[in-house]
Amino acid sequence: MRIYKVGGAVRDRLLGRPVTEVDWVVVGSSAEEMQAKGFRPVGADFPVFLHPVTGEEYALARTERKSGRGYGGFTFYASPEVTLEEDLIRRDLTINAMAEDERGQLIDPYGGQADLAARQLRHVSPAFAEDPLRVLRVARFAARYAELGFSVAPETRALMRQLAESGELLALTPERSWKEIARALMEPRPDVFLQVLRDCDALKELFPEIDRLFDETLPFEDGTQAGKHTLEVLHRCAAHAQPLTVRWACLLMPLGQTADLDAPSSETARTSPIDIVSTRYKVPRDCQELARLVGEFYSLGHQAMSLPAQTLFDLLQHFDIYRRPERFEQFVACCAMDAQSGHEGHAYPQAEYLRGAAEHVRAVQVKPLIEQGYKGAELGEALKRERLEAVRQYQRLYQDNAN
Ligand SMILES: Nc1ccn([C@@H]2O[C@H](COP(=O)(O)OP(=O)(O)OP(=O)(O)O)[C@@H](O)[C@H]2O)c(=O)n1
Repeated sequence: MRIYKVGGAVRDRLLGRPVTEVDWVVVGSSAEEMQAKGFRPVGADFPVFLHPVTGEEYALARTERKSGRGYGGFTFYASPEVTLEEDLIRRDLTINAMAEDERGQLIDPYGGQADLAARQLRHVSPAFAEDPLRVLRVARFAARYAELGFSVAPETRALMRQLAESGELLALTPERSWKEIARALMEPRPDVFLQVLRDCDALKELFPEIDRLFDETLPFEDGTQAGKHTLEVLHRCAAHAQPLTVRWACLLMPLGQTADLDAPSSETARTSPIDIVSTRYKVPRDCQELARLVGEFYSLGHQAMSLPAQTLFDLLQHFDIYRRPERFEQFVACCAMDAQSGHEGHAYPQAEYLRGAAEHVRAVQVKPLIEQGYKGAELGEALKRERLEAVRQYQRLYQDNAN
């Protein structure tokens, strides 16, 4: 058997970037031989094994045939006769289809090095179409390497468009799509991810709600276009190292509709476009929750300084700032990312104001109320009154400082 280093590790070493994960391909071996050598199989019908010591992935060289729609529709053909070149040709991009042998010798049958130099994300062969997830992968690589000058090759964009138009993106499992989306949002240029998807008409398949924003104008005096603004907000999120929850909420923010703070719960929110998108990709709870709250309340965040005490208090209560301080902080971050995008250098005093209000309200102690004899529901009511009073006091202090 012969073992080669493949994929991202080879690409990133040539790019001079840190290598975090190494994948290997094994030629001339079989599942039986791998197991006899102590490698652990990853899945029942998947020719991938984990190294007994390093835990790195070793895949038998394989060719792939498509037998149906979606990921479940793959069959793999792995056999000792499959050559390295046959394995590499079915990979997504030329820059990912290079291998390195034990002596560090590069094997590059499909022009990966030339495309690294030309800064091109180019598919290797028509086998690209075997896995529609690659449309998202290419957009993700574009988001990662945009700052190095990479772009999608025109013929690859055309193939991505064909895949988007075929409707196959909708057959991907939510889990696979979300994994790519989440990784792409965490890249240095998440805005490029969206832009690449839009350029090949995949955005309207994956996120029709976001795609429509590119036809809408925001109610800003300068006629800012909603889609373009969203791209700027995402770029800013990356520049400010915001977490995934914030980036996801910022992406969906323009789909929000201001909610009524008096409403008993977010009943209506469940059918809002924000929730529909979060549900489509089965996004983790913290992302879904923040996106919903941000969509409902960001306009109140922008108006923080002119909110009546009761409204500001209700907002803090709604966010449960006592038990979920980080979630409120992320809400404030979303508001700031939104307001400052396209207005470079503008201050956003609302952020400090909201943080200060939350801190002031959190400082209200329950102990003195208990000492005064309050208990049960009455204690709850008394605590609320004290907290509302703390908001009023905070507002007076703020006004006094401003004058
Ligand atoms: N849908 C896919 C997934 C993976 N690959 C191939 O498998 C390799 C390893 O995949 P993965 O670990 O997902 O990506 P990396 O290229 O290592 O990139 P990353 O740095 O994002 O992990 C890729 O380089 C590519 O050759 C592919 O062709 N098509």
